[in-house]
Amino acid sequence: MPEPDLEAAESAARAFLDALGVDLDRPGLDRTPLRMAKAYAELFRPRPFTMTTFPNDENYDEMVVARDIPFTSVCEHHLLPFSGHATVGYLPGERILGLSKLARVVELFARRPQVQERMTQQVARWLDEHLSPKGVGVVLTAEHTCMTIRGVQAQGTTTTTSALLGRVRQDARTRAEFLAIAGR
Ligand SMILES: Nc1nc2c(ncn2[C@@H]2O[C@H](COP(=O)(O)OP(=O)(O)OP(=O)(O)O)[C@@H](O)[C@H]2O)c(=O)[nH]1
Ligand SMILES: [Zn+2]
Repeated sequence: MPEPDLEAAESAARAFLDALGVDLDRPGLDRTPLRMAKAYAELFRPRPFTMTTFPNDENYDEMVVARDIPFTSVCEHHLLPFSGHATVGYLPGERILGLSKLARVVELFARRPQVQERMTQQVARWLDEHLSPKGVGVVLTAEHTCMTIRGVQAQGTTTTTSALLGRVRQDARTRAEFLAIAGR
């Protein structure tokens, strides 16, 4: 991923706010275009991480589930934040994953202009490709500020999406177990 050009982003933010009639000469706002550039750069940049796996020596064959991983993403239509919680689980095959990596993968796909459905599938597919587990389950629940603070202003609405792969999708018992843990 290329380094963000903060100088160009700052002058674009300045022009954008100016076009909207925001008085940038007012004390307190003089550094706002740069802050805005940095804030979006942060929202579009996941922290790098290493993918750490361990052999599944104990042949652990039940689901591993991390619940309520908080995340903030940005809707690709309005560039307004949507945030909520992810529950991510997998049924191990030959390897198990360092637990923190489940939260890191959520961040990897949150920090970009997104739609919630795609993000849900990307997290599930990434785990499937990098870990070759017997199954994967991902449930996201989020509040989209583009539909709560503007537009339809449906305050308090949350949206839930899910992606189930392998045995978590096909095997009724595993699927029910995962969805029960995910609170659905
Ligand atoms: N499916 C999906 N839609 C999203 C997501 N985030 C935002 N949206 C929707 O994207 C749509 C964009 O619709 P448009 O009609 O082009 O935009 P708009 O005129 O600002 O629409 P309103 O929000 O209804 O005022 C809206 O319905 C948003 O609620 C998401 O993660 N998934
Ligand atoms: Zn939106």
